[in-house]
Amino acid sequence: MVNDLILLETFGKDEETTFLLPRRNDLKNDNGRIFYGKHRFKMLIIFLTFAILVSTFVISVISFWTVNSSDDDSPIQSTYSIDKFGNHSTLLKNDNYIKQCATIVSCDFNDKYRTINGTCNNLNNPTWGSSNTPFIRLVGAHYSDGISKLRISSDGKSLPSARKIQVQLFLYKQTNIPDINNQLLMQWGQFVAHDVSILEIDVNGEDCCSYQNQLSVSKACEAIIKIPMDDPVYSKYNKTCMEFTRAMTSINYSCSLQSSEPSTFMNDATHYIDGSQIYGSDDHTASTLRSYTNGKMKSVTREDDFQESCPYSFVGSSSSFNKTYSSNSGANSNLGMALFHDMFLRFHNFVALELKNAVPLWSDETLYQESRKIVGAVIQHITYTQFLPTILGKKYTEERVLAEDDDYIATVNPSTSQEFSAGAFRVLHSIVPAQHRFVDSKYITLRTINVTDWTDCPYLLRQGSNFDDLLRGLLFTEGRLRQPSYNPLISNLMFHSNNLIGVDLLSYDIQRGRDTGLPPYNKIRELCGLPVAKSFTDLIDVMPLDDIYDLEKLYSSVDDVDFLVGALLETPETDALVGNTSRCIIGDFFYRSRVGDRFFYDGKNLPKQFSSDQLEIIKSISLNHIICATSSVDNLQKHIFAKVDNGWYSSMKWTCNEKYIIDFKPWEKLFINLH
Ligand code: HEM
Ligand SMILES: [Ca+2]
Repeated sequence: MVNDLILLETFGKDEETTFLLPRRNDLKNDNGRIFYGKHRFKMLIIFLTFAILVSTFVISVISFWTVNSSDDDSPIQSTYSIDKFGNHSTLLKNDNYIKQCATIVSCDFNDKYRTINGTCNNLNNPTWGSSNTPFIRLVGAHYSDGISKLRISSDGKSLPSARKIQVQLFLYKQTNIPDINNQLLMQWGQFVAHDVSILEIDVNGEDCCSYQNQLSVSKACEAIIKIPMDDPVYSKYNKTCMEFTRAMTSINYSCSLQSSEPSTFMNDATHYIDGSQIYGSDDHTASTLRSYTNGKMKSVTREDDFQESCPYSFVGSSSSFNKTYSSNSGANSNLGMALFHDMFLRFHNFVALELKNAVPLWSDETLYQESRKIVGAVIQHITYTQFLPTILGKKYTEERVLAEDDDYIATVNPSTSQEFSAGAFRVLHSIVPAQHRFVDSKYITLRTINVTDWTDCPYLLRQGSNFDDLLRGLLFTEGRLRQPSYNPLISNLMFHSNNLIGVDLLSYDIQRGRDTGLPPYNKIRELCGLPVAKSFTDLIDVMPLDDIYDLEKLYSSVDDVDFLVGALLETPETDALVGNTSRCIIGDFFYRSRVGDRFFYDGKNLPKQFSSDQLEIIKSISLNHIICATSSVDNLQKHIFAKVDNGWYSSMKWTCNEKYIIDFKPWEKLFINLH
């Protein structure tokens, strides 16, 4: 069925080049079925393949040599109007929640380590950024009743259905031009997303679609997504309703704010980038994940190669991670994510062992905390120096997000914003590829899997050499080019079971924006310093005319356009993967997350996290080092998120022993400073 839904073209025998795309005409043919078009236009394909290979060669050579150079002179857009201290007038800090419902915490001012739940990072506002506190809003909530009912059009009617928007604006806009980045880039993005944002959904087992024609429905079921009758995919299944449940609000967390206040949504994760997706965001979870021996995390070790993985339990014929393992941080969400959780579990335990060797008398507690501190620091370092420059552009990241003069600023609220979590960062769902490859050490593709076939089912990772093979697949397969649309599988088959039709992630994302009361696109333009669009044609400053026409057909006013919809249609900024408004919201979050974090790894103020020689080591650690420490993958390109071609350039890569060994000597000096 999956392959009925998508057109899958494999170009020649080139293992590197698998494309997935729906064709508008194919999708719309007589009986609506889609078919393989493998042998059509054979000569044209051979010619195109040749042209792509030649241009990939040229682009890869150029990017290999230029990607690490710093002479980037793309102009910075002067549109970032959020006060760089995060203090712009509209920033809503959810003070009412803090006053009425936040737990009272007492802090040990001398504590060297972050708390597990993120409290006591900011000593004046000890609950800022801690788990189970609200997302902050950069712009006030937008609901039709001012409290929780979904936003409506300016003409008083309902907004267009999220699925209708998907079909008319995005589904057919797939392009299969290979990206210069690899699939690992996407996976790092999701890993960081789960560190800083976990919005709990009100899943109560109700079949919301069965109530769709009833007058009163439960609150959780208020926002089901209407599917148009002529939907190119769902109509074949006679589906006119997509299940969707609303996110939990502070009320679900026993905090009823004033009845006149708009819904407040809670973040289950610590808002800081601190590895909470690995360690948990509350003391109970954290303690169930620890082995309490030599600072290590609990793991299962395979008998044949002694490789570790996260604890998991078998359910029927498959398995999922033991429910106690990061169950709310999305570890099971897809196979790539499960791989990252195994990788970081191994990395933590690797660091703990190295520290134990460096300082043999350290206790389990000190080894755990010091290892956790190093792992968290490395995640921050990779995010700010390897990931963000690729997503936001090098110059923008350096000048806006990493502005040198700003160190820790206690008045900056580090909390994840609703606009980031339910909007801007989800723009990167567009780089999620439809398929992953398993690649062996000779770079031969052993297997290709659909990304939607392995949700909540990571057992495949635990078989044979699959961990290394999938990792090689992520490293050496081109990523999905950033484009307005999401891939056809996550657009139709998310959470499908038994090969049946699933849900549409793009519809979900649009609807989640409405559910959480995100401001419409025009408000974010204003926030980010773009002129407020008075008519649709004013959007020409950031998006193509064709898309503007399509928007006009869907929405009755330019003021109604959903934030995510506008953000996806924006042309990416120079050197960036995202457009103007999403770059501004993502940049704002990562700026605040750095200067608002008292424990940021290279903060110059107190408490200093590392001695200067330790910091030098931390700053030399890249994702390459982590891969080398945790897998059998050797030979890595310097720019870890770049797609390089293995056949031709293996000499341009370094082996783990040549380049990527971590030196723990600076920790040995601590021998005298025992706990
Ligand atoms: C295979 C890859 C991925 C899959 C299958 C996936 C799937 C999902 C799903 C199902 C949701 C919840 C939707 C809802 O009900 O509102 C979600 C949320 C989210 N995703 Fe992804 N995603 C992937 C990759 C990414 C990437 C690459 C990023 C960003 C770089 C990202 C950022 C987010 C964010 C910020 C949220 C909101 C999280 C929360 O607050 O709970 N995701 N994703
Ligand atoms: Ca966190």
